[in-house]
Amino acid sequence: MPKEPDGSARPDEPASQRDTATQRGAATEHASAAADADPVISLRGATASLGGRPILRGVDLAVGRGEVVALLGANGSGKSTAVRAVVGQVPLTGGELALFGTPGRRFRDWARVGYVPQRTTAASGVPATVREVVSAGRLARRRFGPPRKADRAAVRRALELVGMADRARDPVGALSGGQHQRVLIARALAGEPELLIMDEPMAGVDLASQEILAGTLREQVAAGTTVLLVLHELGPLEPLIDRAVVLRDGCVVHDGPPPKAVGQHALPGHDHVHPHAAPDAEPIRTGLLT
Ligand SMILES: Nc1ncnc2c1ncn2[C@@H]1O[C@H](COP(=O)(O)OP(=O)(O)OP(=O)(O)O)[C@@H](O)[C@H]1O
Repeated sequence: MPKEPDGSARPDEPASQRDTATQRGAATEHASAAADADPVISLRGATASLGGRPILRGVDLAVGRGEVVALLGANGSGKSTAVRAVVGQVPLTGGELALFGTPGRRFRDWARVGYVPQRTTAASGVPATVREVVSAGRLARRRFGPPRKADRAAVRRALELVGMADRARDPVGALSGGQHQRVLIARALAGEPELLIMDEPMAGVDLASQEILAGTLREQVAAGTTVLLVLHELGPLEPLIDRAVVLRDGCVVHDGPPPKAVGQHALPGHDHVHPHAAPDAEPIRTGLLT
């Protein structure tokens, strides 16, 4: 059925076809309203193992459209494994994953997802320029055709957002760790994702650059991007965080408001009152991030 770009039926169609088109338009609207109501990320009872050892032990994690959720927890609690499961890099041994309402095993729309992995030095051996690495983040949108004007503009804008436009021609091997991290973030932003998943984006990034990245993220959030961040402490991102999910030993021990002054709470041995405890109940001390 021919449609105008806005999805409405063309006026030269027979009335019966127009009716069908209108009905179909309404159905599409319903479908998209239903899709909007679905969490962008839904992990339910997720279990996963690495090297034969159970790492995720029944994780429930839902991130709604436009939400900014921080995934917190001590070293080894399973944060990276959880986000790698979300992006399909770690298979679930049990439970369910859905992205944008589609079961993980059927999800193919990866252009909607930007992922910044935990920092590695692997890319520094790659003989590519900063612009080439960032352009790679645009491939899914380009569908492997040649870059168009919009693609080049998105790459340029992503480089500007992380303050690396003046380094576009430099080899990535010549960058510092923090600069490299900013390039990886630009790579994810170049795809203009609806869902941005970042694993410790501030690790190894100096304070000035952290502020730049926080500003970048603020813009993304204002534009409606859904964000899941693995963090050790909220730092300059704190004002952006809607909700915190804390893992310990592969289980969720907190899902609610971000723990206050998490920087101090992150110190080993610091206890935290569980937010779901009834007001008159004996406080449950979880030691959230330890
Ligand atoms: N490829 C692997 N093979 C076996 N075990 C692994 C592998 N990758 C991670 N692990 C183990 O899984 C556990 C969870 O690791 P994960 O990286 O998810 O934790 P994390 O919470 O992200 O930690 P950190 O804060 O240190 O990044 C750790 O005990 C780790 O040793």
